[in-house]
Amino acid sequence: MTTMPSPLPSDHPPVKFGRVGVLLVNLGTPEGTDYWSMRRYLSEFLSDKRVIEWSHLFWQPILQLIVLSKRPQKVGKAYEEIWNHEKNESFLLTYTRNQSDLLGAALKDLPNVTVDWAMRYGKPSIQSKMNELKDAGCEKILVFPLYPQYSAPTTATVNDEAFKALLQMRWQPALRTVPPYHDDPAYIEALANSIQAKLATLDWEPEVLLTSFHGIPQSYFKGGDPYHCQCHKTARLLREKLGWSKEKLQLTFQSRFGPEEWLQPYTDKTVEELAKTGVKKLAIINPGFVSDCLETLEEIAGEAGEIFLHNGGEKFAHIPCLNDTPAGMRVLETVVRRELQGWV
Ligand SMILES: C=CC1=C(C)c2cc3[nH]c(cc4nc(cc5[nH]c(cc1n2)c(C)c5CCC(=O)O)C(CCC(=O)O)=C4C)c(C)c3C=C
Ligand SMILES: [Fe+2]
Ligand SMILES: [Fe+2]
Repeated sequence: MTTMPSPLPSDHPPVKFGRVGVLLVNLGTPEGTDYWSMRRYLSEFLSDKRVIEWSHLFWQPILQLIVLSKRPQKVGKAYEEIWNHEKNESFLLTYTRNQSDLLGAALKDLPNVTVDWAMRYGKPSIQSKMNELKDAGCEKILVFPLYPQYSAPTTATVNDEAFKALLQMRWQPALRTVPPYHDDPAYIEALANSIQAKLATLDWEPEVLLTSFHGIPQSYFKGGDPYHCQCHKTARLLREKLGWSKEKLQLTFQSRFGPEEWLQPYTDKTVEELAKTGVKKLAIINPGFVSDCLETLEEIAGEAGEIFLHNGGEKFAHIPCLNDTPAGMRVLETVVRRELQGWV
């Protein structure tokens, strides 16, 4: 960082300036798989009005008294199965930290840039990292919500929180947010290559590949959230890149929560139907997740695979997320270099 040329007047507060921060932000993580860690995490997550849009007056009693009495145990057990026991943390945290370290190393030619990471729910918080970057002399901060497709419950809530952090600051940094990159050629190419690489390790070819995206309630889509369209565009571009038919590469939505209707077709129902109608070989990829997490490892690699095999399917493969692989890092680096233009 640069410091003010000395001598500063003796009564002048110390000043650090001249740096640019890049803050990668993913969804969040519980600190452990026990009841109270899970409860704290789910309570923060599900109290976010960008996630559950019902009025607090109606929702909080249901959340605190009903949902959070049982769900923490159930979800804690699921987390336990996919926990990174070596580091005693979730894989989402492991991958996000690695992505930050690797991106920092990849941007070594930009010595004024500092890369760091935060979580929207749990720790480290966006506010704490925004303060750290500012204290380290970052006058400009690029916030990167780690979601290729924009949605209000993910991208917007990260951006809200980053701008909220500025409320506390006398000398605010300039803030930029990374736009969705659902149709970026580098992203589509990395996905296509990851599919081809995984298929090359199998001694069978899938009849169908599902691109399974996290769902959102239909009402959010009808209210103007562009997420549905961006998922469809990613799937179309991937299909075109691979030269596959609409029957071979299909799009579904997973991880329904609550009583509302969510975006369709649902992944679990589609997997069951495919197996029952005679599809024997199935693969699933999760293009909307930058890193593997509960929703990909447990719900898809675990549960969806079981549904397929129990209903007559014979071969199942889950294609991992891009995570901290060189191909995944190339995507993040491409997006960050583009969005830093004019600042470095
Ligand atoms: C109404 C509730 C939810 C909406 C809307 C929602 C949107 C949404 N979520 C992701 C990405 C992730 N979600 C994850 C877990 C998760 N999601 C919800 C609810 C909603 N998500 C819950 C309750 C949970 C926790 C698990 C559970 O209780 O079932 C995760 C995994 C986090 C991890 O630590 O592994 C991710 C990632 C997207 C992309 C999205 C909208 C597009
Ligand atoms: Fe979710
Ligand atoms: Fe659409």
